[in-house]
Amino acid sequence: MISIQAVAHNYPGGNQIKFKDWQINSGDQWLLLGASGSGKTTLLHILTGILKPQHGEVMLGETSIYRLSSKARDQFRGRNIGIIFQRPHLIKSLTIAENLLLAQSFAKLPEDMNRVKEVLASLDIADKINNYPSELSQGQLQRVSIARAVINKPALLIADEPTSSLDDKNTAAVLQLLIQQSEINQATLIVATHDKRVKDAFTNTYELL
Ligand SMILES: Nc1ncnc2c1ncn2[C@@H]1O[C@H](COP(=O)(O)OP(=O)(O)OP(=O)(O)O)[C@@H](O)[C@H]1O
Repeated sequence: MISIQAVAHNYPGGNQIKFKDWQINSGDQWLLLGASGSGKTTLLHILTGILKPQHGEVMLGETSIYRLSSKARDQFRGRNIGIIFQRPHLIKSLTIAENLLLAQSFAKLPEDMNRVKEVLASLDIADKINNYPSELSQGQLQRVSIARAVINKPALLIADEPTSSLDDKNTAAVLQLLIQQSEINQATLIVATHDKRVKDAFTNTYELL
């Protein structure tokens, strides 16, 4: 279970952003919906241990993440949270396999080539294992970023605006992939977006006003 309680944040010189309490059961799939500027990125940073809010408590399972030291929190994130950013952010000089192995070693987990192969196969890009990022299409790169997010079997999978630059057909395909990957890896899924087209794919919605 993941929860935020009485969380509020102030950027220097800005107004306070208050977040209503949220409880997420393991394995749930949630949409985090809000207009531009409503605080989605801020809340994702709070949930992933990147931004300590001035007020409130954030629990991931049994762990109150802001009670950890920042070093322990970085390691906790690497092992427990997979993040899919709007752009893939892969290392260009490394192959797809090497990028994924690096995500394992960042989390201080042993490198496991079988797991790399398994994840790439589940995303239907097994044949790209020894290619460099520049040799892949945008859709394939997005699959690699999903692969990197799930490689360490995180308890929580978060996608930040994964569909905003996609047409309707690709939007549906990416959502289906995220939902499928959260199920295969038994991860809780949060998809943050302002894209109302995706609303029907989710039964749970947390809306920022
Ligand atoms: N580093 C910062 N310093 C000061 N104010 C900030 C900072 N980051 C965000 N804000 C402000 O906090 C509010 C919420 O921003 P946030 O980026 O969380 O919104 P968002 O919902 O993710 O928006 P978008 O969909 O446009 O990315 C906005 O009013 C923004 O101007």
